[in-house]
Amino acid sequence: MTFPLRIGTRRSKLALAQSGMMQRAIGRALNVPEAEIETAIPLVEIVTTGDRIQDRRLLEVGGKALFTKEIEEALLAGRIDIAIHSMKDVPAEQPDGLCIAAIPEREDARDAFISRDFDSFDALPFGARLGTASLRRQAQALALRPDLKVEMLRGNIDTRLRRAAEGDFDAILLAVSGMARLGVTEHIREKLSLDAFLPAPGQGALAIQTRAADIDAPLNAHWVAALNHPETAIAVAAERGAMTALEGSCRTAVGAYALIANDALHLTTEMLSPDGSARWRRVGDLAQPTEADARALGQRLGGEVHAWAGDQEVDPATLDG
Ligand SMILES: NCc1[nH]cc(CCC(=O)O)c1CC(=O)O
Repeated sequence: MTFPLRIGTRRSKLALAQSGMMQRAIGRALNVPEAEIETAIPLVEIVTTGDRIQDRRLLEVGGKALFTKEIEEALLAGRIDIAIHSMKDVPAEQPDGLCIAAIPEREDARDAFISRDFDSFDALPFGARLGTASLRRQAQALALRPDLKVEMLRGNIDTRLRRAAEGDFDAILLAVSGMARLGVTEHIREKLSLDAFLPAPGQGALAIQTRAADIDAPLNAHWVAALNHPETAIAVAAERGAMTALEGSCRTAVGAYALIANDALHLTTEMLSPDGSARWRRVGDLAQPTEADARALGQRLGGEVHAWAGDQEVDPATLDG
């Protein structure tokens, strides 16, 4: 592979921010002068099916893959060379011919509490209205506060922030990482604990996807080595191992978070009933893990949670708060 290295990106502000960050990082790794970045590593905008659908029927028509399908087709057809995704939105399996070449260092993995009127989650009054489209956030919030009224909130981050500012909800929850990449962290009232709001698998991490056949080309090997963050890649492997075993989807409330401290991997994974009244959680550790070890630990713990919790998938028709 040679220049130009074309980066395919969705058109949302978040996708453009993430792709722009990675465009600059790849440019630095390859010593591309600032003035030449736009021609050497251009951004190519691609509209995905997921971007066109803004209502809850999204859940019924195909979930996560809707945001990646057209981009993956462009990679396979050779119209682009690189794609940047939120790891959280990447399905468990890569299509034939594609791979995740690098996983850069993770941003803050926590969820953020956003509210016009209240300082913290604990300060919400009885029966307060909480906006979220995430079954995981719904279940985790209800586990702490069964009195809350959870209501569907879709749309991009700006839309959600505007609706919170207008008082359509007493509070909303968003990933800290997405807000940080958009430069809107001033709206965060509280960063929620990793324990109470165990994040979605891969939350806060990015995935850099390429054609598998091109990964060892010298130009690629260079930026891949510079951008891949092994600790993040190992933690994400554990979380996604758990996700696979839990058959996690947007119809199940599933969380997984791993970190490496003192050369050991610590993984927590859980499933909740949609109303938060039941919670099945497992934790595990592994010294000096490889990515394969981490994935295996995730699969084992996720499998235990799955066997214990049973099938918690909800009918999307009922997923309305
Ligand atoms: N499901 C939507 C989505 N996909 C990725 C992010 C940003 C967070 C991330 O990079 O993990 C968000 C928004 C959110 O959850 O608030």
